[in-house]
Amino acid sequence: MHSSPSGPLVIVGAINAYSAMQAELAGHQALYLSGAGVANASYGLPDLGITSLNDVLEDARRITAASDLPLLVDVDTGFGGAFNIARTIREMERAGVSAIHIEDQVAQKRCGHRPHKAIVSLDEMVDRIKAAVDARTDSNFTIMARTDALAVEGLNSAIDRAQACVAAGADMIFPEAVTRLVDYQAFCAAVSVPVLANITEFGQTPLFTQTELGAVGVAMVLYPLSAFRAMSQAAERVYKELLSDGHQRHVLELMQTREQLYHTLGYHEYEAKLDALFNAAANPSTPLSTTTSDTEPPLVLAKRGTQHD
Ligand SMILES: C[C@](O)(C(=O)O)[C@H](CC(=O)O)C(=O)O
Ligand SMILES: [Mg+2]
Repeated sequence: MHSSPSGPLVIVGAINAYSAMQAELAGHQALYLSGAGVANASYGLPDLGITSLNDVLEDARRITAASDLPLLVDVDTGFGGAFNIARTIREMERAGVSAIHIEDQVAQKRCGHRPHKAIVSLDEMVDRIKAAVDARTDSNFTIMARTDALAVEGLNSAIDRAQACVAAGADMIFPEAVTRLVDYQAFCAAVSVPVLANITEFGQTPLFTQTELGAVGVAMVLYPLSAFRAMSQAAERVYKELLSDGHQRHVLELMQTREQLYHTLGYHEYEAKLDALFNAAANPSTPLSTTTSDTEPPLVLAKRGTQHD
């Protein structure tokens, strides 16, 4: 993942495969799988370190199968000790993920924008980074260190941690819950690697613009749950109004049309392919045809166990 010369790289959360396709179609260049998003949307759970590696992997695989854009995945605290972290890295590589971020909260983690966070020692965080870097087999796979220390121990401690993580091999730094542009500037000046700003809504960080963040040296701006929050709000209105109004006429403007859906999915291309297959099968001169009469279904599309002899 690289920042563009025109400003910070924008990384957008994709809650599922379809959202990833929508983001790609809108012109985005990098995707994010949010740990909170996996917990909330896929499991109906809060972002408190309840989900497992496999839960996150399953969603990651669905997204990498649907879009070729680089995917940054939130692996929380790495899902265990050094060997678990190594396994996390290898599995993420295998799933076609481009980058992960791993944080210095205790395993019993919280959302980065909530009070009462606790962090592990600097040494333990450095060990997490070393384990991740050591496990990497693809040199292009990016390991981003996230520190939650700012809210817990203050700026100096957070910068110390960022520098220690870079020394241990982290490729990028994610300072969490930053409240001032000057603090982003301090992080960017203190480390030689790209710094990410997490501009999540309704949290501790003001909604700084990409221009403001770029001006203080931020290389990447993350919107982890923006689309998910909008989808959720729209869904809530639809669910309520179907009961209160007895119809959906007033919420149609919140909905994507069938045509927009099909455009995003490439539905018509799939259908054309299917038509071509059937047409080819109906024509005995084509190699696809294995049927004995025009009325029988082609063998290639027949259900298992229903094939004709
Ligand atoms: C980035 C984050 O880790 C996530 O899981 O998406 C969350 C986002 C949020 O809760 O708004 C975090 O900042 O902790
Ligand atoms: Mg998270």
